Amino acid sequence: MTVDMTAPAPLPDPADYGFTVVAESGLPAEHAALAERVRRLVDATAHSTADPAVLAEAAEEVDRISALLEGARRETGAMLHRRVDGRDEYTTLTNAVGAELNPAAPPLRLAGAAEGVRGEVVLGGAYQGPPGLVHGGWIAALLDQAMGHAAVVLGMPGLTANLSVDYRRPTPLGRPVEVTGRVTGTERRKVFVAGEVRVDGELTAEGTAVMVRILPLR
Ligand SMILES: CCCCCCCC/C=C\CCCCCCCC(=O)SCCNC(=O)CCNC(=O)[C@H](O)C(C)(C)COP(=O)(O)OP(=O)(O)OC[C@H]1O[C@@H](n2cnc3c(N)ncnc32)[C@H](O)[C@@H]1OP(=O)(O)O
Repeated sequence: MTVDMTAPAPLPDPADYGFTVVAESGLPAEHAALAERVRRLVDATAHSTADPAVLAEAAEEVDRISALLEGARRETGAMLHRRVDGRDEYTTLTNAVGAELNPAAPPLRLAGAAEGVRGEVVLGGAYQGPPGLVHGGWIAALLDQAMGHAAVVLGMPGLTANLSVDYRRPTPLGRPVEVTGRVTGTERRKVFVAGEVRVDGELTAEGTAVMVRILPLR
């Protein structure tokens, strides 16, 4: 197996697949700011001990806000385009891991690192599995995203065909979690990737995956 770091393959253009492409530069900053506020709302809702009357009042307020936003709805499959370090990068605009505009997504922002990609995120109680700990499914999702993104950075976006995770230590809620991903090899359309989750430098989970590259249509 080899990893060709020098000659990234031509990127598939999502527009060729019929997807709408939205430029990151065209998104209002207020949208990400709103999503951040909604994350706070999700956490407050999940943990609230308020009286029934307060809960009912909050539900009505949320209804009002939902109606305010639902009038101008973008289609679900829209792709986000950004230029990073002089190259094009595409991801789904509402990606379940890391999309700034998706309040259900943990705000993991991945960037190129010495060997692959790296990012940090703090997961609150909305991502809980066992008491005080991050749900294992979310840990798998963080790894999937970091490993998939490592392939994207090398110009080889793909779909996860196989994903394996070893949970080494419990991952606590409310603490910065470091997520890394890297490409370890390629073989035809297969991109072999690996990733790690660490808290305070201690490995809490590690994974490997096989991504199968999406090829350009032309
Ligand atoms: C349109 C433009 C897009 C632009 C870019 C955007 C994309 C990136 C987006 C955002 C980046 C951020 C990162 C995201 C990270 C998260 C990613 C996910 O959550 S993906 C969702 C979950 N995964 C699925 O839903 C896949 C479902 N499976 C399939 O669709 C197919 O099985 C697929 C595409 C994986 C393979 O099907 P085949 O028909 O295209 O190809 P065959 O010939 O079967 O396989 C190709 C090679 O892969 C191996 N392979 C297939 N399945 C395998 C498996 N399970 N394990 C190991 N190898 C496997 C085969 O043995 C073959 O290898 P041999 O070349 O012959 O050696």
